[in-house]
Amino acid sequence: MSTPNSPSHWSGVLNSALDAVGNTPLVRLDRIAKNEGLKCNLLGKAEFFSVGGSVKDRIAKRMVEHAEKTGVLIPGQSVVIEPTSGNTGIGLALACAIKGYKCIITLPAKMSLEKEVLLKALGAEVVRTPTEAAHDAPESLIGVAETLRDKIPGGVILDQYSNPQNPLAHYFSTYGEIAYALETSDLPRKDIALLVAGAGTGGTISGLARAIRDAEKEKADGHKAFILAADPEGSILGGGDVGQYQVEGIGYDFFPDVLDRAPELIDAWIKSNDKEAFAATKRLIKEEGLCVGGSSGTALASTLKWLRSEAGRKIAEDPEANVVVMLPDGVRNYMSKPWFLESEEESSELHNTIRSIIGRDLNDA
Ligand SMILES: C=C(NCc1c(COP(=O)(O)O)cnc(C)c1O)C(=O)O
Repeated sequence: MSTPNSPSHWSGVLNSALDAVGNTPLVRLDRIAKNEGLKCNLLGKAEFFSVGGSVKDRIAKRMVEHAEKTGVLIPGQSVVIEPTSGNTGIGLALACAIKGYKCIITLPAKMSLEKEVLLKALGAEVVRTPTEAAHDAPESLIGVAETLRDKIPGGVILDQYSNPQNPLAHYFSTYGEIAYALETSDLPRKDIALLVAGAGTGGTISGLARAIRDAEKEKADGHKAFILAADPEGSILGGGDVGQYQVEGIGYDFFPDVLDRAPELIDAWIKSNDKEAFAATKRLIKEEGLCVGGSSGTALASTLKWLRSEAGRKIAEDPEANVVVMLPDGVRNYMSKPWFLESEEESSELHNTIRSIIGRDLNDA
């Protein structure tokens, strides 16, 4: 059973950047809650505070350290190869840079330039693959990674899609931090009423769901958290047909092995489209000062949809209900993306005042 983690005391000297994985803040989203007329405590787990910038640092560190312990990774010989939408790759490349492994990442074309540039800065080789390729096609991110593993001496795929260390990272580290934060808070209740997480490999939501259910069994007070998975339109994980979408990191055209679909874990799936996701992302930035990425918007959009529904009303109107939303990465992964650069908003009154004072457009320096 996972236990509440004590906080990581970063005031001390860390042995390496790997000691700065996870230990992210759980932040009240009071402005959005107020603007939505919610009475519940809306809380965001801001994973971009982790050293590599995302929730996936946790599984990268755990998969590498487990592979070393079990002899799968051999220092000086092994080459880490991983298919990824970028963040797991960044976590792995960071671990490989520190531990001295070569690293090769296969990355679908739709993923941001920022992720590619950072991967290369961390020393990884990056192979782009066609976004629309089916997961089991030889030219897909998985197919190309497998071909490279078979042909490169020492090639190892740690395989986030089936590696049990993926959900276990969340069972032990992510859940423990959330439980500790709630336990030591001044919130009236210390348990989770609603947990929301987007699903890519499904490791985050599966690991958290299993830890929550085990904690509920142990406490045996009858309380049961509602666990909601957020899924983009175009992904089959939450039902529906395969389609293209811009949000990165979540949704697939297959069911990864680590996505635990045991009936007692995930209570519902809510789908959101790109427009809803990116609008919610910009709200988290502008209303809460949390510089999060697009899949955080999918998670928030799905959360608000559910809280507005009949099924979510009881929690939405309960001032003692804690709603925890996983915010997986940061907007610095996406600064050049059109969805982030575009602004549909009219210039503000202040903008126009400034313009009239200086007598030119603000950018015309
Ligand atoms: C699968 C990968 N990312 C998962 C991810 C997720 C989903 O996390 P999972 O634990 O894989 O379900 C959500 N948001 C972002 C921005 C992500 O990068 C990857 O980086 O290869």
